[in-house]
Amino acid sequence: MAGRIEDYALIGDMQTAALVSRDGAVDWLCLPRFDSPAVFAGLLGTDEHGFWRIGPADVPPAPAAFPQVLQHELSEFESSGELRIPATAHAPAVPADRRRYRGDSLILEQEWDTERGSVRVTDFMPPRHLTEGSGVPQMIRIVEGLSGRVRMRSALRMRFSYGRVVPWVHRIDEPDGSYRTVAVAGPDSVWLDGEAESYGRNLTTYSDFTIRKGERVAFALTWQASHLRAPDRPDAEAALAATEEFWRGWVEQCTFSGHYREPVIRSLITLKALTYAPTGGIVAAPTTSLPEDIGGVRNWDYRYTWLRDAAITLSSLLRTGYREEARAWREWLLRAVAGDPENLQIMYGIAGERELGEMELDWLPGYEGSTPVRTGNGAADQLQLDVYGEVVEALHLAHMTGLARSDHAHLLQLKLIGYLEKHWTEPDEGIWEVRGPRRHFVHSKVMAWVAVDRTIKLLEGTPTDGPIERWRKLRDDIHRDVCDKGYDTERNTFTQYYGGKELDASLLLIPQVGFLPPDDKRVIGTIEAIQRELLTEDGFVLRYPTHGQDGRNVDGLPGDEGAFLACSFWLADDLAMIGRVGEARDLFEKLLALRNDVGLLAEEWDPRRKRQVGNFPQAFSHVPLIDTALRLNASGAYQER
Ligand SMILES: OC[C@H]1O[C@H](O[C@H]2O[C@H](CO)[C@@H](O)[C@H](O)[C@H]2O)[C@H](O)[C@@H](O)[C@@H]1O
Repeated sequence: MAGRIEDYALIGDMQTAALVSRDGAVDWLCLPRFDSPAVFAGLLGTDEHGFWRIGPADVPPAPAAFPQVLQHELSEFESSGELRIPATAHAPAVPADRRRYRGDSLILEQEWDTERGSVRVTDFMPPRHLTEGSGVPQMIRIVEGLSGRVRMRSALRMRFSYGRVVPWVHRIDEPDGSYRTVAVAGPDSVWLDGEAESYGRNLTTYSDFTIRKGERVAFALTWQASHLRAPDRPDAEAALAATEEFWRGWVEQCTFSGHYREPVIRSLITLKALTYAPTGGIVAAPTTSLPEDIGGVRNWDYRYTWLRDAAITLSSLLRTGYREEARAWREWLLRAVAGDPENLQIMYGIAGERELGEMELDWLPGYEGSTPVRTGNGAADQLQLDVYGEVVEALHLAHMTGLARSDHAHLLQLKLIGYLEKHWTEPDEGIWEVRGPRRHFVHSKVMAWVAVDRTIKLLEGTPTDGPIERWRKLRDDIHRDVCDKGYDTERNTFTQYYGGKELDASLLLIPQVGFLPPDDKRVIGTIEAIQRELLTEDGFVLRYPTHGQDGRNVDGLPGDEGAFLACSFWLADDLAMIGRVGEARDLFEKLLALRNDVGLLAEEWDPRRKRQVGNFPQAFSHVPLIDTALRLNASGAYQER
């Protein structure tokens, strides 16, 4: 059974990623890519849908307040004499006493103290260019005795195709007397190499062993296309050293130094982990269907590259000194968007695929009963005019921060404006990808203005042909249209869409993108209106009221959702911009406190249940965390401290 979303830590190799629970269970892993079917889908179901837990078998006595599920498993243990591991327990789900990433890396260390001693499990996925042979995905788990003698159990249940397919698991004896365990089904094979004996029972592969102080026992899981020869056995210790070195070298390139270094670096590492190294595409999150509303239907697949999310990710990476990722993403963009900008999609697969048809996996019961579990994403076919602004802004920033000029990128930018010129007056689905009717969303028009504005600046600064006078007029037309139709003079606030009364937290971006100056009374009025109407009781920000004034949900979906973390960071930004720096800092620090113990954020925060909700970890939350930290550092927020 999956834990809370914040119980998970991320490991990954920049082609896929896994979520490891605090109890030592890997409950989510898609192989070989982020968007491949999961081999461990316990996160969205039960242990029956696949997991790999390594943890102590010598469990401590259950404290009175132990969660029920753990009580159940513990009760199956004999309490006197030599412990015997019961056939029915896959592995006791005991939360680690401590966990952390090893320094500035994506190598996870979890530690347990038991009555017989202490043990550490180190989990990581070596970046593929470091793996031996053909660069196949590997997950390595090293068990290390810290004190005493601790009995351990590894329980591995592979279920291919998101928990639906039980693979054929068999043992292959090697000439040197050792053996490997391989699971095969259809196109996939997954190889287990362990330094402890393993055996199969109940369609699960177990290893029971005792670890003494100073000993290390490694396990490795390697994926290989099933028609290819067996992958090489990994050298776990060499892979650990190389992985640590990789992350150290990557973090060293960061140019940021200042307050909040730790959350900024952890966010940058997380964004890097969400980058698909072979193509430069960036996933919005490595998961699907972690609910925005626990028990509800707001469950989406985020394992794709949204132009919006990727563009803002790039902006954060560029601002902190990471040029290579920006260059790679620009190349990805040019390939993905190649052809007619009339056919631009708002999102693509990580290699630029266009077909992202939405499906429901009806055999999965969903995270805490949140169904349907979806793969694919129907938003791919939507019209979202803001995307043009975000993409052009990222290209502009790349240009301004000295990324080598790309004629192809300039040409694309001009073509995108040519498209916008014809279509900016149309209603769209907007930044929130509503599934209700299209509307004239104010944020979409503001971002159309951004696209035109940045392109005019490009034309002013570089000798490139383009109808600059016509586009200056276009820029003025859009600005006037928004101010006339998207601003409610009576309430002194911009509104969610033309003619509407609702507010929308995306309006907080108006001063940040330079549409109006921060001291404009309409900007201040909008910030104050959002504070009045869109704050949760604990002071975080909703995207918009899900229940519109006409009683219908503007997003076309049943149910509710939590506070949207990106919007809450945007409010902190705006407060800093209008001089309310102390309030900005307080809100930012409250947001930092929502991160889990290893620094990760999901998409949303449920103020009622006091827990993270939505896909995890989410680029769209970590990007504004970085941006707000940078802004607060630049705003002089620390001079008075
Ligand atoms: O709210 C309904 C929509 O929710 C998802 O979209 C959200 O995630 C995207 C990726 O981070 C983000 O770009 C967008 O702004 C968010 O609203 C989902 O992907 C959509 O299919 C769904 O309609």
